[in-house]
Amino acid sequence: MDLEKMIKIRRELHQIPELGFQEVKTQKYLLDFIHDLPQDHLKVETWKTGIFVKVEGTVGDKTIGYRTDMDGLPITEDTGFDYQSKHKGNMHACGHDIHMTIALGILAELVENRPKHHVLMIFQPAEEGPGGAAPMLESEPMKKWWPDSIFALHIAPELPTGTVSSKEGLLFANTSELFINLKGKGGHAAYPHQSRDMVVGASAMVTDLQQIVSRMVDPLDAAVISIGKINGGTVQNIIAEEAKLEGTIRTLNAKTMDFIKSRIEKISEAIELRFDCEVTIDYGSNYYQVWNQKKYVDQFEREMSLIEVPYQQANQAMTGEDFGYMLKEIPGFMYWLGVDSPYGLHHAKLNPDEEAIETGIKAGVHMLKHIE
Ligand SMILES: CC(=O)N[C@@H](CCC[C@H](N)C(=O)O)C(=O)O
Repeated sequence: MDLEKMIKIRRELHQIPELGFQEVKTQKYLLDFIHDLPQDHLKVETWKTGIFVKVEGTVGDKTIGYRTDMDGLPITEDTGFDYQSKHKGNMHACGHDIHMTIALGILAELVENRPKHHVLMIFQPAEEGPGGAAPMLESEPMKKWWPDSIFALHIAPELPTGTVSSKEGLLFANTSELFINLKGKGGHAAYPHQSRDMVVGASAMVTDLQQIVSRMVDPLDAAVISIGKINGGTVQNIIAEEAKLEGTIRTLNAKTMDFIKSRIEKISEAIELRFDCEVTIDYGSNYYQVWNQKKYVDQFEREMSLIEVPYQQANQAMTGEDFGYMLKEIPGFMYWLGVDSPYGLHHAKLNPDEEAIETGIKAGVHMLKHIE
C-alpha cells in the first residue's frame, strides 16, 4: 500500500462531501476505483448511493463483513486547506473520507493477496442521517451475501495516530433525533399581549428540556439532550408566530430513551398551556446502540499486539452510529482509530492525521484474514 496514493484519494474524497443518500459523486469515485482493480474474484452491486463488493476467498467457508460510511455533514469547512471541500456548506467533518479511503486500501490489498474467507465490503450511505444501515440490511445484495461476522472503525481525534481502541459491550449510545415545532400567533412587537410569542415559548422549552437529564434521570444512568439548532421569527419588530428546535437525545440504555421521550411530551403539553400555542414533536431517525461482542474484541486486542498496533481500552461514548443496527443482527465489533486532531468530530476545523490511514488498512486487512 502506497500511503501517498491513499492520501491523494482521501483528499479527493474530502473535496466532494455529500449528505445522506445524495452521495452520487462519492459513489462514482468509489466505483471508478473498484472497477480499476483486477475483477477476477470481485462481485460488485450498488444499492441506492451505497455499494457492496464481495471478494471471493480462497476457501470461502465463511463471509466476513467490513463496513464504511460515506456521507458528509452540513458544516462549512474552516480548515483553510488547499484541498478543502468544494461543496459549499458541506464537509467531511466526521472522518468518513478517511473511513472510505481505508476501505479502498483494504480492498486493494485483499485483491492482491486473497483472504481465506469471503469478504463483503459495505460502502454505506447516510450514517449521519437519516440512516443507511437499517435499510441496507434489508437489501437483496446483503441478504444474498449475508456475513457471518462484521466490523467497522471510526476515527478518534483524541487518540494518538497509529493506535486503536475498543471495549466489549456498549461502545456507542442509543440515539434519537428531535424536531420540535411551536406554533403561536404573530403580531406587532409593541403589542405582545395580542400575540403568542414563539421565541419566548421556544426559549422556555429549551430550558425545560435541559432539566430532564439534570433533574429526572438517575445521574448514574448517563443521558444527553442537545439542541443544535433553533429557528424562529422574521425580523426584530415582529413577534414570531413559529419557532423550530432541532436536537438529539442520547442514552446508554433503551428504557431511559423511552422515559426521556415521555418527559419531553409532558413538557410540550405544559408549554402549550403556558403559551397558548401548539407544539408538535417528531423523533426523526433513531439509532440502536453499538454493542460489541467480547469474543471479537478479545481477538482484536490479541491480533493488534501481533502486528504491533497499540491497543487501549475504550470508554462508552455518547456518539451514535447506525452500524449498531448491523451489530444487532450480525456478531462483531466496532473500534476507534486514533487520528490525533486538535479539533473534534463535527468541528469545522477537524484535521485528522492522514498517517492513520496506514494503521487502518493494516488493522483491517489483518483482521479480515484472521477473524474467527
Ligand atoms: C459518530 C457520529 O458522530 N455519529 C452521529 C450519528 C448521528 C445520529 C443522528 N443523526 C442523531 O443526531 O441522533 C452522531 O451525531 O453521534
